[in-house]
Amino acid sequence: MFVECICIILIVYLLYKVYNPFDFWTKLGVVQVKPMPPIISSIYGMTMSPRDGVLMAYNMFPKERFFGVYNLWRPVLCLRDPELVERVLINDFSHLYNRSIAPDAETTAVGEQLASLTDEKWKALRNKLSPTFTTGKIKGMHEQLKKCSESLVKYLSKREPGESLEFKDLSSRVSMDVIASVAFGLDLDLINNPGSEFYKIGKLAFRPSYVMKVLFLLQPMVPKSMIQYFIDAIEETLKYRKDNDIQRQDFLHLMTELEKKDEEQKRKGTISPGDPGFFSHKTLLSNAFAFFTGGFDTTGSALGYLFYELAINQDEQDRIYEEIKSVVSKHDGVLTTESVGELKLLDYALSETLRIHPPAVGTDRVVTKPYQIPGTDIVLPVGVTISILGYGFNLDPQYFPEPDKFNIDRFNPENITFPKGAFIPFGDGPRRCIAERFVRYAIRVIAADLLMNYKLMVGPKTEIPLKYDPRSFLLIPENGVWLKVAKRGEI
Ligand code: HEM
Repeated sequence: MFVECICIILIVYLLYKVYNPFDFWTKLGVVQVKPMPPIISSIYGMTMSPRDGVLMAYNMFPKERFFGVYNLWRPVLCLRDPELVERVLINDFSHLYNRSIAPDAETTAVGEQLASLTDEKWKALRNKLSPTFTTGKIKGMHEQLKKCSESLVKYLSKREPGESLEFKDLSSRVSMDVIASVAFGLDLDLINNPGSEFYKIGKLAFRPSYVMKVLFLLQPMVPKSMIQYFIDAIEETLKYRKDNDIQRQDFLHLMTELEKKDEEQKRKGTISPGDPGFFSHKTLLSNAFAFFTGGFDTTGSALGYLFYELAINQDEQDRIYEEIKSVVSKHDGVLTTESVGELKLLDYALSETLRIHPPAVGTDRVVTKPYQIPGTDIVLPVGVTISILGYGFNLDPQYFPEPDKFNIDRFNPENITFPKGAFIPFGDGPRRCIAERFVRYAIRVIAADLLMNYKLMVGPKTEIPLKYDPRSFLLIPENGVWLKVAKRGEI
């Protein structure tokens, strides 16, 4: 009887949702896209690549600053005005604290992740974790990053001349090496150990799938077995470090210090585990796990796309190579922390790559205090999601003339003409990607090391233009990034 009752309630609820009049936006006076037929169209949207999905939405109302859509039955406001984006992400942040994706912190072993926490808990944790990503701390990880880049160079040195290599996979491996090293304290060398269990499990969690993509619309999920695998890896590392009195300058160490400090304060009675900012062991596990899941595929894709663009834009690659040579020669032939900071053209190239191929095509915020849309008398109630179609701006000729052209000089500060809100591959405001500085630094180290030693080239299997995988939320190349390399000095 109980099961029957649940089924009836569920059916009534779904029927209500399916036949809900979808007039939330018209009642508020906002132009809207009414899904036809209801719900199915949301799922149909899921079958498109993130690029096609964003561009379709972005180009629906070219004259509007914003418009309403429905994600399944939930009303979502889409912004297409960079000034409004800045208001939402920065100036009016106090009305728009949270993001829409929030796994249940109580029931998930790794639920206390910065990216999904809300309100005061998020604020307190962000304050605690931000110092982990300062320039000084990142520079302290330089040698670990160098080790990862050297693995990639070593791997390339063993390949046959002219061999076609899949650089999305190589970039994911090296990125996972980087994250495993700085977040988990593990030296995996996944480039030269392709059969590693760590890589297989990490890849499995991000294997593109339509089913997962649609289910994710309802509730974000990560397989429990995967969570347990990583928790075990972190616990083992922590135990090994404690038993052997090892200290490494990485995120894990910095988070261990935060945990110790709060345990100490708990003993003194100055903080209690119920306080929003209490840094527990669960907080440590959650965020080590989150750095891994949030970091490796995004960074791997960005690196793979950078290599792709440099291979098809040889003139830009040559300019960057000359810059690397000249900067490194000033530092006795060594890629030091100072020299990484001087690789300006490489950083512009990374920005231009993220403009054309942003791994995360947008972000969102949830209204946490009634919010009057600037310049209107429309007030959004608490709970409404505001979606920012960042990728739409990136490809809009109004902001980036000849948007498909790879032109690194757009990001030379002297040439920048686009409004700030039109380029947000890492989001913006107090809730922007906490790791942007780290990512930019790590990618420069890996790319500079590779480019000093090898020239990237288009090969017979290079797909131009690249196709994106429709089964993924992230912008990932459907058929990989196939390139050739030639050893510098032998070209
Ligand atoms: C190319 C690589 C990456 C890209 C493009 C990227 C992009 C983003 C974006 C768009 C957001 C949302 C920002 C917003 O809503 O304003 C975000 C948030 C976040 N990212 Fe990244 N990310 C990258 C790499 C990483 C890495 C390597 C880590 C960890 C080591 C990381 C950790 C986070 C965290 C923790 C948040 C949530 C911040 C918060 O809610 O306070 N990301 N990222």
